[in-house]
Amino acid sequence: MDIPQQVRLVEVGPRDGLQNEKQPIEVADKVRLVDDLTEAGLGYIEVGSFVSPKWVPQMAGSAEVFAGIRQKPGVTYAALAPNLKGFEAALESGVKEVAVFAAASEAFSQRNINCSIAESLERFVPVMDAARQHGIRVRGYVSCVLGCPYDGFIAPEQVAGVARELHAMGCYEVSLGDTIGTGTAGDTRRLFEVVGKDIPRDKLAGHFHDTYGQALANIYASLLEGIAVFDSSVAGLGGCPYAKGATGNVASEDVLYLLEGLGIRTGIDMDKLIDAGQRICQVLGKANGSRVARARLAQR
Ligand SMILES: CC(C)(COP(=O)([O-])OP(=O)([O-])OC[C@H]1O[C@@H](n2cnc3c(N)ncnc32)[C@H](O)[C@@H]1OP(=O)([O-])[O-])[C@@H](O)C(=O)NCCC(=O)NCCSC(=O)C[C@@](C)(O)CC(=O)[O-]
Repeated sequence: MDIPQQVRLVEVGPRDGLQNEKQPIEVADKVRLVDDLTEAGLGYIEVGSFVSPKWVPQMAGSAEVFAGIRQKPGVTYAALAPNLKGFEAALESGVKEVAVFAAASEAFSQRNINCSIAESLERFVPVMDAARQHGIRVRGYVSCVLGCPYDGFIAPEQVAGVARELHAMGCYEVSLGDTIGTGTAGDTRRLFEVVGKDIPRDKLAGHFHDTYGQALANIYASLLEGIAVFDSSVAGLGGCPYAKGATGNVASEDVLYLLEGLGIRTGIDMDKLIDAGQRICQVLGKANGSRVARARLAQR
């Protein structure tokens, strides 16, 4: 299979990247991050989450963030919504696209959203109905597709079952998440071979955490399987509150460098992306998790 020449990046830094930060982050800093990412040319930015503030306190200000950002026409600004309550809050904030999130592992589903996989899928049905009514597009996530922090090995067929349900209920795209970053390129190819039997590959996305340093290899393996949408996080921000030791998502700058090396154009400005990542790292007092950003910053 030829490598896709059109690749879309879904920037999850403001949501997946920040959700696990323990220190308070000012709404103004979150707004600035989203605006900087818009300025860098990202076409899709996951801005926040309408989840329970008791479960993920850092996302509590998502409505304020939506109210503060400058939305550029043609750019998608999305949010997570785990249930109808979250969907309604997103709608009130003017959100035009939401994402529901399930898991391929029962234990992770319980820890993350306090219900079984089957219950979570039932919970999404009214969200999908309401979304249809309001003309809101819904993306689906499946977590733990290449391993679970509690259940260990997850069979690709199990992932395929959950992904199929999300696709059948109307998710226009299903993002497969290697939440704990243990997957290898071989695992990734097998995963997409299996899931790709049920769902067209242009309806699938890859979401790789870089805990074991395999994310870029897994993205390349996904490209070889015809996958053309990848979630990434500026400066490699992130971690998952329910997956101990999980590091950030693959860094957007590093994915962009990989794609540019393959001759794939995305319209994203590398320098502006690096600036956006470096600025939020300074706010957080953290080292930049992008190898490309570190190298380029050292050369400046
Ligand atoms: C799903 C629930 C809400 C169930 O949580 P629950 O406690 O079972 O919910 P409940 O329906 O029993 O309600 C309990 C309380 O929460 C409130 N509540 C209920 N829903 C909402 C809502 N939407 N927004 C705000 N508040 C809400 C509700 O109103 C009530 O308030 P009280 O009466 O006690 O004051 C909870 O478990 C939750 O919010 N979980 C979110 C976990 C999360 O955000 N995890 C991170 C995102 S997933 C991820 O990072 C993985 C991904 C996507 O990146 C891919 C990958 O890498 O794998």
